[in-house]
Amino acid sequence: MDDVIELKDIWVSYDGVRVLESVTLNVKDKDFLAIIGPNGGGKSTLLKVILGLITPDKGSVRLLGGNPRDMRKYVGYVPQYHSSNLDFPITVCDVVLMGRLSHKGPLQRYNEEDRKAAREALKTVGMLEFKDRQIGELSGGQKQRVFIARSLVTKPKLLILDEPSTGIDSRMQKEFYELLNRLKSEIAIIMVTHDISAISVYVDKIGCLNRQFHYHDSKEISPHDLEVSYQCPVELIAHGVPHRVLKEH
Ligand SMILES: Nc1ncnc2c1ncn2[C@@H]1O[C@H](COP(=O)(O)OP(=O)(O)OP(=O)(O)O)[C@@H](O)[C@H]1O
Repeated sequence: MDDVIELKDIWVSYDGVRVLESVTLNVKDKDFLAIIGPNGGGKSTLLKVILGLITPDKGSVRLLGGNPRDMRKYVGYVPQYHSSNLDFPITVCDVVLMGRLSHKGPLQRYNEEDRKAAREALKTVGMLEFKDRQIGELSGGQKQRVFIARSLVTKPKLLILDEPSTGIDSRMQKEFYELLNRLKSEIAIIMVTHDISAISVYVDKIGCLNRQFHYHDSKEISPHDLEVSYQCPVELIAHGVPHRVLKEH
């Protein structure tokens, strides 16, 4: 079977400034990879390359064995959580149904198959009983589950999450990571995150991106690894445990 993602020797520059340098990355079915790195380290650019939204200056990209532009409809994407976008009245079920739009023709209405898929996705994330609630009434963690349901409603083969735990309190974060842990038995997951404290518990592989990409071999990651090996400065919390990658270089 083809790898879910195969990036070979990817180089990207914006206006002559290099942002990705010789990035090689393989993600296989059912991998759960966390990508960490400082702000401006190139994480969003890497996601855009994977989804075919940017053509690299050099290197090859294959997504699900094909061209990323053709295959990105089989990828579920959960963007960064912005609570301010949720002030308009819309039900949980309608939010999830919106995930079906990419697979429908223009002006096609939702049918029973769409609604069944939405109910199944809500069930998977444990939110079916909230299907008729207004999205704005939910907690941050519940909303994030609904956004995952929206990304799962087309039964993708890869789920990409961009800083998914932002805006979720620590109790809900645990449940949220446990949900991802269950999903990874069926699907490959890539998660961009600054939350170092959670990743050693839940993910299989850690990749550190600061223009160059390095896999970190073990699940444990120390401040020394981050600062010296990968040039990712960290903010320390009590007892020397690294908590978040700093926002600045
Ligand atoms: N369209 C663009 N044109 C010019 N420069 C860009 C563009 N997009 C990103 N950059 C620059 O490329 C670098 C990498 O940006 P990118 O958004 O990929 O980093 P990131 O790791 O996702 O950062 P963050 O953690 O802040 O989201 C940054 O210096 C950014 O300013």
